[in-house]
Amino acid sequence: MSTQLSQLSVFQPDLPPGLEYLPDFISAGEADYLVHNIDAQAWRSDLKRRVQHYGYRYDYKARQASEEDYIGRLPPFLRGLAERLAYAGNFGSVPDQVIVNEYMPGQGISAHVDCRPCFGAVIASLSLMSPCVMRLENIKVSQQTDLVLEPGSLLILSGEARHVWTHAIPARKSDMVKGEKQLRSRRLSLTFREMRFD
Ligand SMILES: O=C(O)CCC(=O)C(=O)O
Ligand SMILES: [Fe+2]
Repeated sequence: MSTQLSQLSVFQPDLPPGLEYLPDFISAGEADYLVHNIDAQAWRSDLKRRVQHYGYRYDYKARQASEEDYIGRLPPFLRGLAERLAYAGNFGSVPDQVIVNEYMPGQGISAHVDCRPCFGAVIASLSLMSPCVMRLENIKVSQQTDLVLEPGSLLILSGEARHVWTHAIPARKSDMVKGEKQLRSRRLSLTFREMRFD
């Protein structure tokens, strides 16, 4: 992919600086291929949260990374996408860690900033299957905003959006989107990051 990602991003004035939202980053065919491969790796899933780790094992509440958490190269179905993200100019190198989160209706992820010492300057999450609302909140001043994450979209967090804002997915069964109630269904997200061990 040669297009600069920033040329494709949607402008929404209340979004944090450093956030880019790219709808339709992948095609429906690519999305099906990813879901199929993720489902084939169900044995990896942590039974309670249904999280899959690739590259390095990592818990989103941990505060440091260890090289001992290495669990092998990214599998081919993720490597191509990781390379595409790197070549599109958003990462310093090819991301070497991916977490797949599964959310059934009613499930979410609490507000957090991805571990600063563990990961590099850029975080990218691809959304699959169900749309949902992400809540972003500034930790320095009282400011928050909601962003609808549509299937096939890519969210890139860097700068302030990465470091000064938390992100969360409220645990609920539906979202209000443009004044309309939208029921959630199963959602998968793939979060790409570069590990840091300093
Ligand atoms: O599911 C998402 O879109 C976000 C996941 C996330 O924030 C994380 O794994 O750190
Ligand atoms: Fe996160």
